[in-house]
This record gives sequence, structure tokens and C-alpha cells, in this order.
Amino acid sequence: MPDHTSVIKHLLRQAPVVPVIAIHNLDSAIPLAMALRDGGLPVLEITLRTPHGLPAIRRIKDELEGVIVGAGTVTNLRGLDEAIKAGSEFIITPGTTPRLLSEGCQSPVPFLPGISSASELMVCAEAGLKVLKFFPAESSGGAKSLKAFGGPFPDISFCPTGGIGLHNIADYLAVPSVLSVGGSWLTPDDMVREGNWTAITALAREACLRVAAIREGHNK
Ligand SMILES: O=C(O)C(=O)C[C@H](O)[C@H](O)COP(=O)(O)O
Repeated sequence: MPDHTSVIKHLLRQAPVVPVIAIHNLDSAIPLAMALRDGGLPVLEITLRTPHGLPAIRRIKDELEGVIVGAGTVTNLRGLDEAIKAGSEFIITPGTTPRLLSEGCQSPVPFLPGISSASELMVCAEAGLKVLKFFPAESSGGAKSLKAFGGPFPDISFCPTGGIGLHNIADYLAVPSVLSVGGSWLTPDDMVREGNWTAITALAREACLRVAAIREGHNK
């Protein structure tokens, strides 16, 4: 199996917040990605929840510098294959199946499956994965659950998503195993629909500033 652990750890440490994006209009893909990048968030998860997801990944990969684009909501083998062919630089899934896990582990790019229980974590760890998504984070016990996983599984790191925003990001970043968090709060539907890219850059900047302040507090 390709060893992607150090690659994905490096990537997520650089990007403490990963915007989770559903593209409803393909023409918004480039300006939206630019707005987030310019606000300091260059690692983007484009979900396959809409038919524009794959072409958006391809477009961003081909046309935009300074952005690392991955696929989210990859729920089956076809999605995995198409996401890799579209140029995804990492793959994120909300959960796993035995076949998706097995194929995902052979993927040429890092594979981050979602887990929400100790048993699911153990299945992924047994397959050799050390960085996992925790989803749906808030409704699965949130930062408290992640802290508890740290006891039996000290070598597993996480990118939690689901119900995270500026109101609770500090709780997650306080858990040592959390490399970054993901969320859709950086791309509100109305701002994207209106093409309000300045507002989206401001949201990204606000998130970066908040993370910097939290981390500074931890280092004191
Ligand atoms: O389907 C996937 O693969 C996902 O990536 C799930 C998303 O990460 C969450 O749905 C984001 O949650 P919110 O920030 O609460 O909107």
C-alpha cells in the first residue's frame, strides 16, 4: 500500500481548516477556490454531492495554482475511480465499506475514510491508515470522543467534520490528535450564489485568524 501518512499529515497541518464544498454552478468553482485560497485556505474538499463536483475538481486542478483539491463524499468504487481520474489530490469518504477501504488504500493519492466509532477506527487502522476523518463529529460526541480515542489509539490523527464552526473549533484544536477540521461554514450558499467572493475570502481569513489565536494560546 502506498504510504501517504506523512504527505497527508503535512498537508493538513498546513491547512488547519478544510472547506467542504458542494458546487451547484460549475462557473463558481474557480472564483470560489480563489476566494478561499486568497483568504489563506488552500486545501479544498469538493464533494461529489452534485454533478458538478468532478468537473470542478478537474477545472481547479488544471487552472488554479496554489490550491490542493481533493474529493469528498466519495461513497463507492465508481466515485473513487472518477475522483482520481478527475485529478483529486486526496480522497475523503464519510464512512467505509470493506471494498472501498481496500481500493482506497491502494489509491495513488491519500485516502481519508470517515469513522465514528472505535470499531470503525480499528478496521481502518488494521488496513494501515493513521489519519482518519471523524464524521459526523458533533453528533458522535465531538471533541470529547476524539479525546477519548487518544487513550487506546495514540498514533491515530484526525480531521473531524460535521457540525464544526467558529463556535466550537477551539474544542477540537485542543485535542492533540486533531490535525485540522473541515466544514461547510466557509461557503454559505447565498454568498456563493451571489458571487460574493470578497465575503468568502473574509470568512476564510477569519477562520485562519481564529486558528492562529487558538494555537498561540496553546503555546503559552
Ligand atoms: O460527505 C462527506 O464526505 C463529507 O465530507 C461530510 C462533510 O464533511 C460534512 O457534511 C460537513 O459538515 P458541515 O460542516 O456540518 O456541513
